[in-house]
Amino acid sequence: MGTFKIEGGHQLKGDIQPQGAKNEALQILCAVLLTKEKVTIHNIPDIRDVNKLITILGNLRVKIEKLGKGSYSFQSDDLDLDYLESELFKEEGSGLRGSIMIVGPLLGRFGKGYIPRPGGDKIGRRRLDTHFEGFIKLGATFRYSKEERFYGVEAPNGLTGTYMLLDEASVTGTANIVMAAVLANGTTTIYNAACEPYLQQLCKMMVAMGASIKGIGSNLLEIEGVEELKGCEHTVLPDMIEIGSWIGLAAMTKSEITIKKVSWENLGQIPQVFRKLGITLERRGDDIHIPAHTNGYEVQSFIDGSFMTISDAPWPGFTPDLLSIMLVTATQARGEVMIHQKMFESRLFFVDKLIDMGAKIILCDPHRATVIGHDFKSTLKATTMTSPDIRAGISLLIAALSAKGTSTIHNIEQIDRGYENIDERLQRIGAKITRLD
Ligand SMILES: CC(=O)N[C@H]1[C@@H](OP(=O)(O)OP(=O)(O)OC[C@H]2O[C@@H](n3ccc(=O)[nH]c3=O)[C@H](O)[C@@H]2O)O[C@H](CO)[C@@H](O)[C@@H]1O
Ligand SMILES: C=C(OP(=O)(O)O)C(=O)O
Repeated sequence: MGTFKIEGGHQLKGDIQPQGAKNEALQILCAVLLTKEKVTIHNIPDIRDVNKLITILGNLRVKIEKLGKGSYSFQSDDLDLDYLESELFKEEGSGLRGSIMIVGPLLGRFGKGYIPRPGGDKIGRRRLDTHFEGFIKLGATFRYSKEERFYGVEAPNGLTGTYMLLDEASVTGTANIVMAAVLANGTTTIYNAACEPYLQQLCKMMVAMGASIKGIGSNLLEIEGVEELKGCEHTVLPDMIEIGSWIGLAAMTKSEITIKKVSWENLGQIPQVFRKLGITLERRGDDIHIPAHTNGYEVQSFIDGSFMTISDAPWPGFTPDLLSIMLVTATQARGEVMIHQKMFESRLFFVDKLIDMGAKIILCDPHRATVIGHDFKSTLKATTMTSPDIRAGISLLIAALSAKGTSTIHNIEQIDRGYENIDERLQRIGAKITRLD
């Protein structure tokens, strides 16, 4: 279990370049399985989950070439599908959430796809019904072994396009179904589709490969199946969750930070939700400049004067992956805010660690926490903690950087799942953070 030692209470200063988006990269990497031709991808983040998926692709005998930092080519022209039935795959496939998305492209192209119950954050129930109901609608047969926790779908005679209304706008579920449908016979219509920038990017990539997809960016996708897809070149967007993490970090440490090349048009509600906490964000070209919040930041109220609530919703709503970061940032705001995590039922439990550090938080129930900001009149106190999931982990790290004294965070593998080389990048803007093995 890796550990960070963090000496808090220092102002940071400088520019930070966001990495490529974890959740987009996981989709895009799975899409390389859709064609026998070469696919070149740029801006792939060097993070644990992505590297695990690249290992899985390598074991499926995808030819992988590293072309430079973050750039790779992949060619899936001679796959070893027997790997899918191996013990090694059961171990590797269950190591991350994103591995579930190899099923759709394999089912679409080869008529079969298998996956062990995938890993990912333990942040509440994370069911896969939407994925498999979608495949079944496309004509696949489904089996699940409870003992082995192993899922399989097969369609030896190919898939057939159809209309489907998803039971929920699942991000990885939509990606999986679209990747199967692009190679199905006929037209597939998916209503209540998720439409995050991750999915928009995936769909644009598949269009560049020769797929026919209408409605990109909306919750109604219409896909005309094609015989086969060709190679393409694709660049992953900057990681909006990392961008949000740096905004929270800047505010909490009263630091002046510029986040470079953020792709503003793909940030959705993120800037406006941070503004609800009273944080100043300046748009400078495609950068976000956050001035030092020397006089703190004040929670805004709604037009009718009612209590500020920040909650998640499927895109274009506010992403659930930033709520833990909003919560920690609110602990130093002037005013009170309710954080309502609607999607996941175990994602707010990490607040006990912040309470230990002196934050004023009332956990109302598993989904809602009320934060009463200190307005910097009292700083958080350093402590020793363990990172329970990726976003709680980064939130605790932000808390530690703002706290008085030296904190220790264990289980930093959770943070490394999604943040590239985070210690060195933070050191470059002045953070006192050391990685201990
Ligand atoms: C690898 C990856 O891309 N992971 C992301 C993906 O996970 P993932 O694709 O696994 O998450 P889903 O979109 O399937 O659903 C997440 C949770 O939200 C609930 N739900 C979902 C849709 C909905 O309309 N209502 C609702 O309540 C689901 O029941 C589930 O508990 O999307 C999540 C939701 O944005 C993010 O937290 C994860 O970072
Ligand atoms: C929940 C997350 O990731 P995963 O779905 O991979 O567990 C996340 O990125 O915040």
